[in-house]
Amino acid sequence: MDPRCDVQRGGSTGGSSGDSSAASRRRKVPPRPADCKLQVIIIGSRGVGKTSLMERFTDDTFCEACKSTVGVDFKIKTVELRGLKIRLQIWDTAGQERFNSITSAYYRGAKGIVLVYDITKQETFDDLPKWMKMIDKYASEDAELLLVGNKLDCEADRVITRQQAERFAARVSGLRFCEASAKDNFNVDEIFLKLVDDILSKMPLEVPRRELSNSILSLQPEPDVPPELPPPRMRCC
Ligand SMILES: Nc1nc2c(ncn2[C@@H]2O[C@H](COP(=O)(O)OP(=O)(O)OP(=O)(O)O)[C@@H](O)[C@H]2O)c(=O)[nH]1
Repeated sequence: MDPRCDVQRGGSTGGSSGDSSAASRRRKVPPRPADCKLQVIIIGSRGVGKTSLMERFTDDTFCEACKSTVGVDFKIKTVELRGLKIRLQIWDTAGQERFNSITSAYYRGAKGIVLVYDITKQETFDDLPKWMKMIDKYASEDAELLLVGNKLDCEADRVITRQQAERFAARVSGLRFCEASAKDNFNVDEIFLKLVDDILSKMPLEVPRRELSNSILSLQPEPDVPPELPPPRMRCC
């Protein structure tokens, strides 16, 4: 069994009474509310690894035999960038065409779109113009776009060269490109954080513009707090 399928969670409850009272004191500190909420959507053909990328980013897990997504699913992760605490909602869509009428409804609210293909499957790359049409039709014009060639760990089975994908991306205004591996956890945080950073850079925020590498303060799992948070302090979403 792949040990990476195990979810590692801290917080053992087996400590002494002194430890548990210290833990309960720690729990009473309310988490700082999010400044901003952002939605990002992941699209692409069936089996390219959309769910795997989302789960690697949000839970640091990888499943060798995931079930195909039905309709849409989502996960939330709080990240800190540019001095802001951002509640990132990631929508994972089904790649099967029969769900397009459901998934297309989620494009409009997305500030960022991750379009994924599988570097080992020609048809998933050939499908990209079809996904671009979906973006043109349903997404907001100012949504940030990122093309991701996933399964980089399968280099021996690669059929789409990096240059081919770069050429495709160069033809679409504003489409950035990178390769990643959900399995090996390569470039996964970078995908989402770069996208969020690009989104923030376009927003009229009164925060200093800093380089991405200097502005990642921390990555945190979503805290166990009720979803209703005080209104954001910044007018960013
Ligand atoms: N080798 C390798 N396999 C991967 C990677 N990412 C995903 N997979 C595998 O590819 C298969 C499909 O992954 P999913 O994440 O379910 O793909 P999806 O795009 O969400 O699929 P749909 O929900 O059907 O659209 C699974 O067997 C994953 O284990 C990767 O980076 N490398």
